[in-house]
Amino acid sequence: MSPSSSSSSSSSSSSPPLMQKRIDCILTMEKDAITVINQTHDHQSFVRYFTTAEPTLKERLAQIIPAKIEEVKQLKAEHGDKIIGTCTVSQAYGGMRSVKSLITETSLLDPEEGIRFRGFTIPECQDKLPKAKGGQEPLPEGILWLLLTGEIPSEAQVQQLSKDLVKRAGLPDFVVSMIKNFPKEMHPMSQLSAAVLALQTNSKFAAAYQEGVKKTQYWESTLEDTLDIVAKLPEIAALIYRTVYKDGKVPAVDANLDWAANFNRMLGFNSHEFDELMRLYLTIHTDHEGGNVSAHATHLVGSALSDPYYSYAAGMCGLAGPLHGLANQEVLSWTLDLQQKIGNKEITNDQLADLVWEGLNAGRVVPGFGHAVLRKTDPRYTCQREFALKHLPNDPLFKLVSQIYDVVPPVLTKQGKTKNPWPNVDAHSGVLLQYYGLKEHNYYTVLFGVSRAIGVLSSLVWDRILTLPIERPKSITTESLVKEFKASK
Ligand SMILES: CC(=O)SCCNC(=O)CCNC(=O)[C@H](O)C(C)(C)COP(=O)(O)OP(=O)(O)OC[C@H]1O[C@@H](n2cnc3c(N)ncnc32)[C@H](O)[C@@H]1OP(=O)(O)O
Ligand SMILES: O=C([O-])CC(=O)C(=O)O
Repeated sequence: MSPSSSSSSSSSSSSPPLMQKRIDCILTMEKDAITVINQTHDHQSFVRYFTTAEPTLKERLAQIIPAKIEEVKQLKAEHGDKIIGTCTVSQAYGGMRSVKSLITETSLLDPEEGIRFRGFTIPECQDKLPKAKGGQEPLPEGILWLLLTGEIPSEAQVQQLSKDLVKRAGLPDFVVSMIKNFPKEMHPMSQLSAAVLALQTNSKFAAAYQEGVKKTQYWESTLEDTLDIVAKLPEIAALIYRTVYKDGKVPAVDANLDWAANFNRMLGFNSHEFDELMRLYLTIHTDHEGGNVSAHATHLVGSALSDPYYSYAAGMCGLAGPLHGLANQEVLSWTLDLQQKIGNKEITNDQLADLVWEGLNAGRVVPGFGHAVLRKTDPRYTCQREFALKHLPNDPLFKLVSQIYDVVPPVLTKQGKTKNPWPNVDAHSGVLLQYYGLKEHNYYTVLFGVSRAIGVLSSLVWDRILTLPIERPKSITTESLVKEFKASK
């Protein structure tokens, strides 16, 4: 709590209880101030703390961290030897599905209910997170704050964070010319990862590490890198888009716009309705607990104390796979292909099912369906469907996507292989982007990647706060397993 809000007691009486209250309040403020100085090593923060109503993101984190570190210390001391998961031979060969072995603070996935960001479902986030003026969808800056602190931010905190991101925007010339000189046929995801790696020269964590900063302070420069990367990503992503598909020009960041609206202007779109979609899109794609490929890759590379630029670029290489983030590109190609086969006529569900079977019988997966954890329709699919029902109910491609939703789950169930026949997030994003004129599907995973930065890097900040060690699970050979089981017969 800030001092201005904590010291608002009446001045009329000076009875002992009130006096005691004031003394307690001053003592609390003093304690908070010492925490702020100890954690941020920044006397500016101390001055700001006593002169403004809202702590910055870094200051709020500094206040939260000591209790969380204490909680983890106590948990390890009291329950360090308890078993939270096992791993069978099948799980070791089967992609470690459902083996509980990672700590990720930012979100938790339930197979039936879907994702909760720091305990909040998607509808709760849509309800509680601050919105743009006149808007109804959450601002992604809000979820960045939520994932980092575990707290729903106030409007003022989000505005302050938005302004901070604007200040951090801007790319070095060599990164701009590098992107402009990439061959046009280089996949946008390769361009994104390469551009982020080039920016690594800016890493504040790498510089601090070289200077010998203490382990307990690693999180500060990791947070700085996180905010820098999040601030610079819209321009990187927009420059890739404008160079590959348009005129190569990107306007400067506008200090009066939020992060998502700025991104849209840079991409070349100027529609308030599309801004709303972008805010929702960039919020819901941020995080999906720690075991998905992009989050796990970021965490793994970060565990070697590779800086956030290296770690996030590694995550993006994973997101670029067709079984993970690239599925959203695949979905749109597949849906447009179906639309072309169908032509202008109406098609029955049975006829559509026959077309789905054609792909399955040729050994292909139905993109956008199935999930490694989820066993119900992904709530990220549902909220995008609700957006479509509200804003584009009569769009022909949306109608086809809706018909696919009716047809594919029974087909996959009949095929009997997939554990989850329901759609995931990727089954719906492309149709919305098409509607607002962003038609280049090869580019779609870059949008996913811009959003995912918020989740995986917030998580990396917590890896450093908790001083998690290098990740190094034990691997075994088939030969060693065969020997082991022979011996135990
Ligand atoms: C943001 C995201 O990453 S969401 C996921 C995006 N990816 C996709 O949409 C691609 C299509 N879906 C899939 O390939 C899978 O469902 C995955 C990769 C998401 C999950 O994989 P798994 O956990 O291994 O799924 P599951 O245990 O259900 O797989 C069992 C079998 O069903 C198959 N299967 C799963 N989903 C599908 C699908 N959509 N279409 C056809 N077959 C499928 C698997 O290929 C596997 O077949 P196999 O035994 O011949 O190897
Ligand atoms: O959770 C997963 O494995 C994949 C996914 O949906 C995501 O990363 O968003």
